[in-house]
Amino acid sequence: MIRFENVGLRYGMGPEVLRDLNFHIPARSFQFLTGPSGAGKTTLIRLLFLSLKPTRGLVRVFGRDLSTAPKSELPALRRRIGVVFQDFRLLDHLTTYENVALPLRVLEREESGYRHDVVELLRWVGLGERINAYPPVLSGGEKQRVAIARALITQPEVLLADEPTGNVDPPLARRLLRLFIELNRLGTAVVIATHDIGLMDQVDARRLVISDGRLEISE
Ligand SMILES: Nc1ncnc2c1ncn2[C@@H]1O[C@H](COP(=O)(O)OP(=O)(O)OP(=O)(O)O)[C@@H](O)[C@H]1O
Repeated sequence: MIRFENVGLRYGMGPEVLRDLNFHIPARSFQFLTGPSGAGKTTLIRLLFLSLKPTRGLVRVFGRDLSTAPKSELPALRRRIGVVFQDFRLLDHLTTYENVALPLRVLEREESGYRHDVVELLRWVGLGERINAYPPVLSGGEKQRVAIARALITQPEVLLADEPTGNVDPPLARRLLRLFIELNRLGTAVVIATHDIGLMDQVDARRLVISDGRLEISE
């Protein structure tokens, strides 16, 4: 579904942060992306979300070669990928419900067609009671789940999550992990960036390990 061949990335004139990346994210797969702090996990998530362009190599997304795809095609490709950023990026002046519904509003969908789905999804992530709350009054774990729900509302084929358990206590981390596993069981490919070994040990999943800018895969 997403394939990298000999991909390298540098910021500006800096050194190559990532080099010679060769891997594939298959449909319906589940993997962790790991490595020490500063190794390049967030950078790789941004490459996978098409918000960064590689400085060399080939990225193919849903069969399209990014280097030849016109810029106008990027939003449609990106819509097939859900992402949960480390800092959530919620809008403080919108309620939980409105934050999650935002991607659908952007697509100009009718609210009557999606209201039920948004409420159902909020219940699924355990926020049924927080539908009308605003982000500033939510806990870190609640914000995390709003961000997850917003990433999922458009039913993406791939979900990328950057340190999704970084701000939550171990029981909630386990609960979020169960949510990702359930999502994967329903057919979504999942990529979780984390350096939490305890979290990774709970699932028998492929690990993409970045170290010294290169990626090793342990099955
Ligand atoms: N916008 C940027 N401009 C220049 N250098 C950057 C930029 N973003 C990241 N870097 C550098 O790229 C390298 C990888 O950073 P990245 O944030 O991808 O690592 P990470 O593995 O996600 O780290 P952490 O686990 O601490 O979040 C670091 O050396 C960082 O300083």
